[in-house]
Amino acid sequence: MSSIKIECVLRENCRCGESPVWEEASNSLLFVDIPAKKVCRWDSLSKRVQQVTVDAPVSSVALRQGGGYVATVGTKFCALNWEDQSAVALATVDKDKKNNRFNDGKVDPAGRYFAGTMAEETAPAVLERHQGSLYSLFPDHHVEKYFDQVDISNGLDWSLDHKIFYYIDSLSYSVDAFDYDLQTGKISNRRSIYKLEKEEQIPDGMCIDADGKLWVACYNGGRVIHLDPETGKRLQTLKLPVVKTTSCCFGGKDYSEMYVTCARDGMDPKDLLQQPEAGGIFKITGLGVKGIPPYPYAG
Ligand SMILES: O=C(O)[C@H](O)[C@@H](O)[C@H](O)[C@H](O)CO
Ligand SMILES: [Zn+2]
Repeated sequence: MSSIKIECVLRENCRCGESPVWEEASNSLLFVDIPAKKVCRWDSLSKRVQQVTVDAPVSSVALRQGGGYVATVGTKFCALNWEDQSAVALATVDKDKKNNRFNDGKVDPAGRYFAGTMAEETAPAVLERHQGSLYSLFPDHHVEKYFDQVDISNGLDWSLDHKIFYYIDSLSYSVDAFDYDLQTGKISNRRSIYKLEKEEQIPDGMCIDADGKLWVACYNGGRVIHLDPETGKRLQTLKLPVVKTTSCCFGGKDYSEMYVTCARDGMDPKDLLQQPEAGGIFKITGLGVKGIPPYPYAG
């Protein structure tokens, strides 16, 4: 039996930390703080954080094949240049929805950048419903829309054989699967593979491991749940010392560590005193399973 260790490796006080992504080339963890409009890069060797501030809420970040990054900023897919701190728009979505912004995003195995939108929240999980849509930015910078009527577009990942797309619309309290056509980027045959239990609260970010199992961060649930998408069973629950856990990814040596982001927004002063690491970055070791490297955007 491996012994699981959970530690806060960075007390960043993120208002809403999200989109953890491991960058092997720099031994770093990238993540965003959405309302703070910041993209951060934590060097796991020097323990230093660098950040780039953009001009609108930044909800996800991803690696880019030719170097640099891409990010979803406001309702724009952007190219992010770390050196000159610039974010250049590649495409804009939801032009008719002034109160919308992007939320979680991730690159598919063919290099398309998938991300969904939501109405801006007035408080965590309080928002005008059915305003969001799911999109992807193709390597040639054109955008395709998959569906609308989304409440809070959140976690996404692909099966190891690239034939299934996993997706979370948070307020459905469900982890869904679609058949996936990697050649065309088309999705079909939506079904639920797991319904959250009440105490698990709101499904948020997610990632797949090298065994093809899913890990879902549960907002307000203070946990990451480990799911078998084939049987629909929960295999394990990892409890964290913070309640607003938002997303997770694998990283570190051979992708053997898990990194978890979380939020401070929406917590009252008493909760903040009890959870001083809220908004930090957590590292979990001893899971006995590895992750897979993130796919870079191919455009
Ligand atoms: O990061 C996100 O996905 C949303 O932007 C956050 O606001 C919360 O996680 C959400 O409220 C919980 O469902
Ligand atoms: Zn999220």
